[in-house]
Amino acid sequence: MKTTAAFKQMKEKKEPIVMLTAYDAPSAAAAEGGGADVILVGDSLGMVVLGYESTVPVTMDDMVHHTKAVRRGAKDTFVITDMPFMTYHGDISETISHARRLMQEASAHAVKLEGGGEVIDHIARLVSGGVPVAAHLGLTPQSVGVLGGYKVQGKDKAEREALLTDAARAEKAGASMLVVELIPESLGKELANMLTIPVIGIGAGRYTDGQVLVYHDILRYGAANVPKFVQVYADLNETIQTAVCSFTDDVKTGSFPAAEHVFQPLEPKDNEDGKHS
Ligand SMILES: Nc1nc(=O)c2c([nH]1)NC[C@@H]1CN(c3ccc(C(=O)N[C@@H](CCC(=O)O)C(=O)O)cc3)CN21
Ligand SMILES: CC(C)C(=O)C(=O)O
Ligand SMILES: [Mg+2]
Repeated sequence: MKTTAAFKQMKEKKEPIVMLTAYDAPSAAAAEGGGADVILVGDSLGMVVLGYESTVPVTMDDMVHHTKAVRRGAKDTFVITDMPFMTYHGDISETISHARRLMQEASAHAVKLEGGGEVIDHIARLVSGGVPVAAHLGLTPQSVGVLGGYKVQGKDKAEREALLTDAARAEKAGASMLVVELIPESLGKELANMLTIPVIGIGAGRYTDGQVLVYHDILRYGAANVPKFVQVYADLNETIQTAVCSFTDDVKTGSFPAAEHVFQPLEPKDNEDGKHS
């Protein structure tokens, strides 16, 4: 299993780091089997598998539950779990107990926190307690209400500078990795050049140290529309819809179940002989 030290070495050697989200055992097994370097149990699970409109309703219990399933499905891959909405903004002791649950109860290897500012102190305290932390800047979906939508961040000079400052502070606080979402490519490049920790981008251009996408997006599984930054590699929605329609048709027309799907009782003579057929 690659760890935080390996990710840093990969950055130094300019070997791209592949991160993919997973939310359950089969998606985790697929990520591991497909060669992902690191799995993210993203709070995007709220939108992708729980049917919420945003990541805001996702709870600690949700993240613990899904992280356990992911760890069962991928036993040899570094797993980072998102800390959900407002679980790292109160007293430091609350942040610590939430991270402790993800590490001890769910066996996450690291946690991810959105935002700069006040969150930096929480990052420092987690790291000093032994928790590897990934920071997350740019579009921070838990703040969708404040940001007013899922919009590209860091477009003007002031935003760009604020983001660079937050990134430097996150590294200084001990973050092992930075995820940046929906920012101009030039800013992704500047961040990767400025920091010694790996910068993993999603909609952040070609020059970050690694890339992360949502499992269901690359498979077109679930949501019909995916953001512009996604590359779709399969169309599961189409495959699934066709399969479900075929099952429906087969039952309605009586062609399922067929002879090969049914069980028969033992023949009477076999019973008398005490033999099994
Ligand atoms: N399935 C899924 N994939 C994701 O990547 C994802 C989630 N869910 N949920 C949490 C956040 C929300 N994300 C999003 C959602 C929408 C856009 C989007 O529509 N972006 C526009 C650009 C808007 C602009 O130009 O400012 C786009 O066309 O990509 C981007 C990121 C990324 N995350
Ligand atoms: C999109 C990634 C970075 C994420 O935070 C998530 O999946 O929740
Ligand atoms: Mg997230």
